[in-house]
Amino acid sequence: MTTTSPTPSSLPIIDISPFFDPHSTPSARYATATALNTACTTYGFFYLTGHGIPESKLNRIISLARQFFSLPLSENNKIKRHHAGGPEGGDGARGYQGMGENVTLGRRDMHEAVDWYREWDHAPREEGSGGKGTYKMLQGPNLWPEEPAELKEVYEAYVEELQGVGMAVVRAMGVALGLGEVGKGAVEGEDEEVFVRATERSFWVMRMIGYPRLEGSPDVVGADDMEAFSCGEHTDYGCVTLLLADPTPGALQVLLKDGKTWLNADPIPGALVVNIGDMIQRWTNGLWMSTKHRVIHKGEGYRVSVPFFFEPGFEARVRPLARCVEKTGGVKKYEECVYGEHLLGKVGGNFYGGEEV
Ligand SMILES: O=C(O)CCC(=O)C(=O)O
Ligand SMILES: [Fe+2]
Repeated sequence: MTTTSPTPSSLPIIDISPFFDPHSTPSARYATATALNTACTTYGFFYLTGHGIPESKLNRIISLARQFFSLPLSENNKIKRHHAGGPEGGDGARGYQGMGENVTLGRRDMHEAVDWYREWDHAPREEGSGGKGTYKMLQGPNLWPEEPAELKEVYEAYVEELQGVGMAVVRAMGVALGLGEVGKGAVEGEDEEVFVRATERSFWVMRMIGYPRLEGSPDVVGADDMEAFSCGEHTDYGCVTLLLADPTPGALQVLLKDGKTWLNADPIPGALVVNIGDMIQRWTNGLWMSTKHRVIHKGEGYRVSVPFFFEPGFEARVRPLARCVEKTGGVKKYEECVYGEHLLGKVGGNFYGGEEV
């Protein structure tokens, strides 16, 4: 066990099942929405239960990821991420990224990962800068490994299920913010279904991450050591992250609102760890802030996690909602952005949220 363990986890647990069940009572939905409001205001992070995905399926996702990362590098590199516009047919975003290639706030992250995105289906693909057969940033096809052979099918089914879960969470968020029923909202288009409409064609990201155990004394963490972090401190840049991780304790840490206390977000079997991203912060005018988190894996074994980023559609416009501006003192803190443009800035910069680019 790591000696740097922060406070044990006491993140709230939200049961989302009333937002799946068409026969749930208004009071059951209200109870979930109220708990969600508190969780998002206080932590921006919570455990999600009642999502309907059996634990056996979740375990399968983790074990397939582990199998992939245990293959030789030459096998992993068959689906290597390449630069957009290059002759290899890369799009700068999809595929396998080797150890230390990801950079957060100027530091190398000690992890390897594979990224898949929603297929580019909202607009025609354009030719990349390298001419015919090359791709622009994010516009290439997803890259799937040959081994483990069943990974593609299992992960694609998982993405389908998670989109349903994401939808239920953002529906509950609209209710939690008291935005009012469709057609009855104070401002047109800003009712409780506003996030549901914006994420209908979610430009989701699925990321499979492998973390070797960090070597060195725990005191080194935070020092000027390029390898000090498994994943540096960041906020997620989108809407809602649904994270599945293996049981390794002490790795994922969440920064509390006091700005100095790190809380362990150790996995609870069968639950997903959910956090809100920068787009929710923008929509709510900062009423719900995206929370900083990091990974420092100094525990036992090779850690595996699979976050799913449930995002707005590529062309969705995100701006502070009038109701939230009102609740936060009447001054609009953020401008409108188009989600896809925001994403291109992040992917191009090769680091996560936390700072505007
Ligand atoms: O591996 C984890 O627990 C979290 C990873 C993460 O924060 C991210 O990929 O954005
Ligand atoms: Fe994150």
